[in-house]
Amino acid sequence: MRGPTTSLTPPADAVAPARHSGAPAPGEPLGSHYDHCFGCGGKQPHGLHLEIRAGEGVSATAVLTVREEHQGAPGLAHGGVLAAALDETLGALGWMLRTIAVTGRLETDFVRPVPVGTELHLRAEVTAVHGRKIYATAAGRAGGPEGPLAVRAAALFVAVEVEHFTENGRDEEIRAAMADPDQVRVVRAFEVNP
Ligand SMILES: CCCCCCCCCC(=O)SCCNC(=O)CCNC(=O)[C@H](O)C(C)(C)COP(=O)(O)OP(=O)(O)OC[C@H]1O[C@@H](n2cnc3c(N)ncnc32)[C@H](O)[C@@H]1OP(=O)(O)O
Repeated sequence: MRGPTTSLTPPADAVAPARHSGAPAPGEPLGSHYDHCFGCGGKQPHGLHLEIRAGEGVSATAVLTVREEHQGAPGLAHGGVLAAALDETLGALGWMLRTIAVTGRLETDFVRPVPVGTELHLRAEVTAVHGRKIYATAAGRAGGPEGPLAVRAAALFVAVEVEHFTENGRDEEIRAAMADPDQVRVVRAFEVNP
């Protein structure tokens, strides 16, 4: 099967990723970076409600329970929802590196249909870092961590400054996030280096 496009292949002088010394232990929940996030926010009624956990090295895991509201074809998950779940799990890797980064490119292979009711077990890991560019892959397996491969992705994240969010986000949400008395959550909302 074909590999990722050239822009998703780390250059020869890319380096191995370094897990941040303060990263949560493998198995620990990373928590939501923002209550209203479509991927992980607990206050987002239409969201995926992913609970993402730290993995070994620079990796993370999550489980998506495919619900009726996630359908595309009758009884099957919408591909965009599956891509969003992969993106969110990949996005959480920034917390393992303590780097603020956003998705620049996400290439997704849909390997098999995913019926409503499926527990999709997601795992993402950083494979290489080159300057601001963070290369990562992810996979989603049906029914369990060793279940059949249903989706996979290769991604390029690009490290950004916090101004990426404060200058581009809508004012009312930025102000509300900044005003949160829980400073840990404020830091998480923007994935800022502590
Ligand atoms: C709060 C923490 C966030 C957690 C969110 C979790 C949710 C899951 C993650 C997401 O969904 S984030 C939301 C979706 N992504 C975005 O909205 C990003 C929108 N795009 C941008 O803001 C800019 O295009 C971006 C910051 C990605 C890059 O712009 P820059 O001007 O900062 O970078 P630049 O163009 O100088 O490129 C830097 C390097 O990255 C490379 N690059 C940038 N975009 C690329 C791309 N799309 N594909 C391949 N390579 C890319 C570029 O070639 C270059 O490589 P070299 O250093 O080798 O020259």
